[in-house]
Amino acid sequence: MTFFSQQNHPMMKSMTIVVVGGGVVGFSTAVCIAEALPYCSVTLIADRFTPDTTSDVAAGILICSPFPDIPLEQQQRWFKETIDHLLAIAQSEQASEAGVLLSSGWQIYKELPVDKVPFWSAFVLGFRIMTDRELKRFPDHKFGQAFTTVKCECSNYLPWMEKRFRKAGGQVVKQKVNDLEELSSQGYDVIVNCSGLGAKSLVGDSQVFPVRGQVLKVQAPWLQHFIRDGEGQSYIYPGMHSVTVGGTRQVDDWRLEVDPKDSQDILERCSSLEPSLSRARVLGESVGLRPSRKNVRVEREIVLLGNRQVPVVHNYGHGGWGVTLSWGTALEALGLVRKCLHERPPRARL
Ligand SMILES: Cc1cc2nc3c(=O)[nH]c(=O)nc-3n(C[C@H](O)[C@H](O)[C@H](O)COP(=O)(O)OP(=O)(O)OC[C@H]3O[C@@H](n4cnc5c(N)ncnc54)[C@H](O)[C@@H]3O)c2cc1C
Ligand SMILES: O=C([O-])CC(=O)C(=O)O
Repeated sequence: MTFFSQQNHPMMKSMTIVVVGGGVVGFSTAVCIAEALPYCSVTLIADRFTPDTTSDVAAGILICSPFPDIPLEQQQRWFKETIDHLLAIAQSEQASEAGVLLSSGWQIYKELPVDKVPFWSAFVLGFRIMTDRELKRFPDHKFGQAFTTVKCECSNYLPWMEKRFRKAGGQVVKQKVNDLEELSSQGYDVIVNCSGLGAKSLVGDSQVFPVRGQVLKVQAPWLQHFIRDGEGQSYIYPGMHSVTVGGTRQVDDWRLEVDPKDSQDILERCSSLEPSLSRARVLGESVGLRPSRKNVRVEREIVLLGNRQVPVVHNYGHGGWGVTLSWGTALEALGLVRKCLHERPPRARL
C-alpha cells in the first residue's frame, strides 16, 4: 500500500503560489508560506530587492500606532506574533547575521498622550511609565514610557530571510509585474500581493499614498538607548552598525532625493533631545516612501484575469509599521492562502 503525506503527494506538488514583493512584507509572507506549505511551489517576484527597497530605509523599531478600522485584538495579535518571532531570533545565535537586536529606551511626550499605555504595551518587555527622576533628563517633556522592544535591521534581515526562503524551496525572480494577468497567464494557482506602494498601480488602489521619510545614519557608539519623541516626529535609534536619527512624515511627497534642509532639521531636533549627537559623524542619509493607507489591506478576493478566476491575497499598505507587523500580517496572509487552496474547485484540486 502507498501512503501520500500532504508533503509528498505528487499532485499537491503542482500547486503554485507567487508572491509579488521583495520588501520585509513580501519576504515574511513568502517564508511563512514556503515553510508551512512545503508541498506547494512558491516563487517571489520583485523589481527591487535589498538594499533598494523602502524596507531598507526603515529604522526597523517595533512600535506602532493603531489603524482606525481594524479590530484592536487583531492588531495586537499581529504585533505580538511579530515581536515574539523576532525576540526568538534576537536571543539566538542567528541574531547578528539576521540583524535583530533588543533595544531599550524611552518614548517621551510634551503633552499627555491620549493613550498613556499603548495597545502593544503587554508585548514589549518591561513596559512602565517613566519616573520624574528619569524625565529630568528631558526638561521639555512631561510624560514618558520606558520599555525594551526589538530593532530589526532590514539590510541584514532581508538577505537572511531570502536565504531562509530558498532553503524552504522558494524561488526568487527579479522582474516588474505590470499586470496581475501576466501572472495568471503563467498558471499560478494563487497570487499574493505584497507590493507596498506599488499596489497603487499594480491593482489600481487609489487609497495607497506615499508618506516620505528621511533618516540619517550617524556614528555615535556611546548611545545605548533609543529616544522617540511623541508620535515619532523625531527619533534616535542605536543599532548594530550605527545610530539611525530621523525623521520626516511628508504626506503625498514622492521625492526620493535626500533634502539637505530635512537633514539639518533632523539633526537639530535630535540634538535637542540628545546634545551629544552634535559630535556624531554622519555616515549616510536615505529616503523612503512609506506605503500608507488608512487601513493596511490584508484580505483575499477572487479576480477575473483573462478567462480564469484567480484567488488573490493582498498584504500591503503597512505605512510606517511594516517591520512591526511583518510576521503577524504574513501569518494572516498564510491563513488566507490556505483558505484559497481549500476552496479550489475539485477538478483543479487534483
Ligand atoms: C524613514 C522610514 C523609517 C521607518 N521606520 C520604521 C520602523 O522603525 N518600524 C517599522 O515597522 N516600519 C518603519 N518604516 C516603514 C517600513 O519601511 C514600511 O512599512 C515597510 O518597509 C513596508 O514594507 P513592504 O515590503 O510592504 O514595502 P517595500 O519595502 O516598499 O517593498 C515593496 C516591494 O514590492 C516590489 N514591487 C512593487 N510593485 C511591484 C511590481 N509591479 N512588480 C514587481 N515588484 C513590485 C518592490 O520592488 C519591493 O520589492 C519606516 C519607513 C521609512 C520611510
Ligand atoms: O516612527 C518611528 O519611530 C519609526 C517609524 O516607524 C517611521 O519613521 O515610520
